[in-house]
Amino acid sequence: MNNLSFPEGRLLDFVALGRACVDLNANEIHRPMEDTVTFTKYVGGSPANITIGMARLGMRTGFIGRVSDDQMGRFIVRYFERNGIDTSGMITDRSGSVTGLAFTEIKSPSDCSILMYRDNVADLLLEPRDVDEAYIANAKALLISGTALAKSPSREAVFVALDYARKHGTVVLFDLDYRPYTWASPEETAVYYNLAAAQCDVILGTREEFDAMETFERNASRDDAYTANKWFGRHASIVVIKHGKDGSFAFTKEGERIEGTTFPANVVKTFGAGDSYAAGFIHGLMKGWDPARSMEYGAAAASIVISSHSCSDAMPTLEAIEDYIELCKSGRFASQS
Ligand SMILES: Nc1ncnc2c1ncn2[C@@H]1O[C@H](COP(=O)(O)OP(=O)(O)O)[C@@H](O)[C@H]1O
Ligand SMILES: O=C(O)C[C@@H](O)[C@H](O)C(=O)COP(=O)(O)O
Repeated sequence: MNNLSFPEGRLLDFVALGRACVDLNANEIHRPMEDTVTFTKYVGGSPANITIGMARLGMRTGFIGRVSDDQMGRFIVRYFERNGIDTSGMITDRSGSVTGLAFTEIKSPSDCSILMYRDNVADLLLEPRDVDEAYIANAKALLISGTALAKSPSREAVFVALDYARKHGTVVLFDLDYRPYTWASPEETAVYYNLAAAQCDVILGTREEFDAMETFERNASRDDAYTANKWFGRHASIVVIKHGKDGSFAFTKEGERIEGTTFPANVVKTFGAGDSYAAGFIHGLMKGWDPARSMEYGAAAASIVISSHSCSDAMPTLEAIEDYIELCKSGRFASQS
């Protein structure tokens, strides 16, 4: 059990708002990008990845966002449709905008980076009027992603969506998804992240992402409990702070501190961990599981995705997560390192 109450009788379980983009992941791994010649194209963008993860886990999902009026935009919408994600909340932007591209460099399993091309991207052009109140009222949960707060009009669209969600009792999940290059200044980041977080029921982020929210605070020791407790006086019931391969901690409004386990992985690349963790974890919460079990599924999903080439296409099914947990717990996991 957990302390969230997801409303019954809704058409969709989970709706995400934000960017649906394209990842171009280097095929020739263990090389700098300067020397990389071929890339494989996948749907990407943190909220898109999480939605795909939720769909793989059997949830009824939908997406709110703008995509470009070109081959890339159509690629994203078609991929969503093939994965059973409702696209009726998606808008094709006809202003000449483009799809954000994330080129990934995989120099080694621990030395990975992302080169983003995000000028004039369709996702940040989401308008408040694009957000349909009835769509949010008909979902059990809404996920917002921090990058959508970086610029207007997408920023205002997020706040409109948050208002609708609070009005209709839709549970709000916030993945901080902080990408520094999207923001004008650390102060701007902290202000908008804090305004949004105050409206959310579940907040998920890495330690570094929470640091970016604490520009105006005294948390020099970067204390997770301090970070989490701030939000329990607002709407939050659960705050999760992730620490890469060292695991994660969940804090609850009732004062619990739960340490999340991690699973071994034959790591291909490190990105995608957070998005798969979010899908596994949120799925657990929506099933009514306690945070510890939800975190276990998140961590197993993350190990599966970082052992694969893509973020979105590698999102596991429930059966794959359960098999992976069983494999690791039985001591049969074969490390290739
Ligand atoms: N190298 C790793 N080995 C095993 N699990 C990992 C590894 N890196 C990340 N994870 C898992 O993924 C979760 C989220 O990873 P993290 O790197 O903190 O998020 P993000 O991708 O958002 O930066 C971690 O809590 C952990 O369970
Ligand atoms: O979020 C993006 O725009 C790029 C993602 O698709 C990407 O592959 C990635 O960085 C995943 O993020 P993470 O799960 O936080 O590592």
